[in-house]
Amino acid sequence: MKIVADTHIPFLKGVFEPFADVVYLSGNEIGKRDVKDADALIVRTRTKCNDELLFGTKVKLIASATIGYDHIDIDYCTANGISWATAPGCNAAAVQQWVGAAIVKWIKSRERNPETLTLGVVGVGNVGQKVVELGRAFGMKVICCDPPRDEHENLPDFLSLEELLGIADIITFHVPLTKSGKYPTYHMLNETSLQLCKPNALFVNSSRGGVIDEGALLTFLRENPKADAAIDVWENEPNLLVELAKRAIVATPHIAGYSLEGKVMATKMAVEAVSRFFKLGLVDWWPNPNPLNEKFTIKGNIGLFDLIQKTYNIDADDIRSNSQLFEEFRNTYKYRRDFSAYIVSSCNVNNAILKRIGFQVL
Ligand SMILES: NC(=O)c1ccc[n+]([C@@H]2O[C@H](COP(=O)([O-])OP(=O)(O)OC[C@H]3O[C@@H](n4cnc5c(N)ncnc54)[C@H](O)[C@@H]3O)[C@@H](O)[C@H]2O)c1
Ligand SMILES: O=C(O)[C@H](O)[C@H](O)COP(=O)(O)O
Repeated sequence: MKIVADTHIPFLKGVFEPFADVVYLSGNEIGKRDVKDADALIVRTRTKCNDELLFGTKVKLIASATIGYDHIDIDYCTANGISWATAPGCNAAAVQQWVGAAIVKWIKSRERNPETLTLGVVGVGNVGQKVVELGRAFGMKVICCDPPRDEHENLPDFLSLEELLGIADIITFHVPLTKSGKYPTYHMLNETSLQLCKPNALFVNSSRGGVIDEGALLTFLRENPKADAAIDVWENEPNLLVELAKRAIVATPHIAGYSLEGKVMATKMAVEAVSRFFKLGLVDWWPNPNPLNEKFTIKGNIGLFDLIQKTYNIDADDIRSNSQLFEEFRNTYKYRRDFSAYIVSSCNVNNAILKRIGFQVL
């Protein structure tokens, strides 16, 4: 058996060597010659799994250690009998932390009162639901838009995108990137839909670059000096729209999901998917030693904003001054710990609220 794996998936090396020949390559370097005789691929967002890569190979399974899967051509895989697996929810808490840190930075710099603000969450899946809890913890009014869920679950409080854009002070996107189907998300924030938005809104994108028309957003920001943007994902990664990055209040290189918890869970889910498929017996696998066993204590008289900033200094991930290092920054990232790694005591926030957004409470 042969497995080709992305060398930047942490904790993977050594796991499958007892069962297979394992070749590690940079995700964007994995090519047809490497995968021709491979049975399985273990990838991240950097490997485009399409006919160009897969045609004529013997690949039977693609396991992606990521939530998003717009890098996998699902139709091609289905038509050609290639199974695929992702890691749903693996780094949702990390994205929640990134969104929290971005919003706190904006509120402090624009001197806004959270209790007067409405948070609009577009896409209410694993990440969106955590962001809803965050908004409530901040004391904001939270409104939601998720037509696919609404259609199946009949959620009377959910709004259309147009309604949400007209009301929200903060608009945050947590949708997959889709170009077809009933509810495509490609450029869902565009020149037309931006006209519905408040001139002092904050636009937050940690989903996928193509969800927002970057040029249209830049024009809106130029025309509305009180509007802001916090952007982690870019349409042409690793290149970013430099003018948009410079105008944004937060510009990071697609690291919103990069917590140690998120990475361990992503690898765990990929390992178990490969093991299930090839019946290798790696059930409830964890890295050994498990780095998540280390926890941290935060004690003292601080409020929620300072608490979030203590767990994550989002300015340290700013890529504006050296955007050419986008991919290197990601590949050498020191994974941060998300809220679940922190045991909080005696701080000025209600324990139930802290628990709801993932902190441990003493
Ligand atoms: N920046 C990062 O590091 C990072 C990390 C994790 C995930 N992501 C991105 O975030 C996306 C969301 O992650 P998730 O775990 O919440 O996924 P999810 O599948 O759990 O939830 C996505 C939600 O979006 C909804 N949706 C689909 N089309 C929609 C539309 N047109 N309008 C409104 N809602 C729509 C779905 O119904 C679903 O509820 C992923 O697909 C991935 O692209 C980015
Ligand atoms: O979809 C996801 O899970 C995220 O976008 C993820 O954080 C991307 O990570 P990478 O492909 O760099 O591992």
